[in-house]
Amino acid sequence: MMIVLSGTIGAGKSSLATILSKHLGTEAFYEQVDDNPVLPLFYADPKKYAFLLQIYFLNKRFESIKQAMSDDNNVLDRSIYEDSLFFHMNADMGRATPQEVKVYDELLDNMMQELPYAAAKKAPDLLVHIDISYDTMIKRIEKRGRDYEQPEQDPSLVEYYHELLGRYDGWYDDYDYSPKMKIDGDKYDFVENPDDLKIVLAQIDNELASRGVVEK
Ligand SMILES: Nc1ncnc2c1ncn2[C@@H]1O[C@H](COP(=O)(O)OP(=O)(O)O)[C@@H](O)[C@H]1O
Ligand SMILES: Nc1nc2c(ncn2[C@H]2C[C@H](O)[C@@H](COP(=O)(O)O)O2)c(=O)[nH]1
Repeated sequence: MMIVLSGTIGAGKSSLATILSKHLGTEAFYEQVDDNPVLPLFYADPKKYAFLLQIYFLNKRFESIKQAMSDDNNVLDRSIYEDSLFFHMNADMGRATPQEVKVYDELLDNMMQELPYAAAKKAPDLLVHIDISYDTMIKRIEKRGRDYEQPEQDPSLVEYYHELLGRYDGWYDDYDYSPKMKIDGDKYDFVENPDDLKIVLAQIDNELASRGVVEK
């Protein structure tokens, strides 16, 4: 069983991936952020590093999917399907040239055709999207405390985060690679509140059961 999580920065993907993998007895695969050498460079100079960062992320995501596919029961804390959302948003904000967009789109298309589960005619069993409001997003970014992500240090991030969050609704609606469900990340504090956690896990269990998804 392969479950992928999605959601904006600070939505709770890594936290839920940890909890969910323990609950399901599967392995969690995380987006390695803190050892990402390009991410701080991007936040310091988005125009210069948007394309390099996206190629870095795409490569790392592809690597983690191949690792995840080596064992069939796992949870990925971000889907590769969001890669394009981030890059096209940065391109629309003038941080990538039309040539870079063309090269990126062609590379992504080739890689998506080679995804192990695409080759095995197998998409993720379920996408779990964590929905949060802008205020919650900022609170979580502050709570997690990565300095380069803080709007206080870079006010241009207010517009960036609003734009990013705004694109996720359409992204989720258009997502059709697998069954999908939403978790209300504002309503349920599945990190600090055990009762909320029980509700969220029951929602996911019910969705998996309703689709006949069982651990292989
Ligand atoms: N549902 C939640 N309720 C309260 N705090 C949360 C929730 N989800 C995540 N957090 C906290 O918000 C921060 C970001 O969570 P994280 O799992 O790293 O998000 P993401 O992986 O989506 O960026 C962490 O400090 C985490 O403890
Ligand atoms: N430009 C891009 N930035 C990305 C991408 N994926 C993640 N990120 C950034 C956003 C955060 O600063 C950090 C970690 O993301 P979380 O959602 O785990 O908080 O990395 C991307 O594809 N492009």
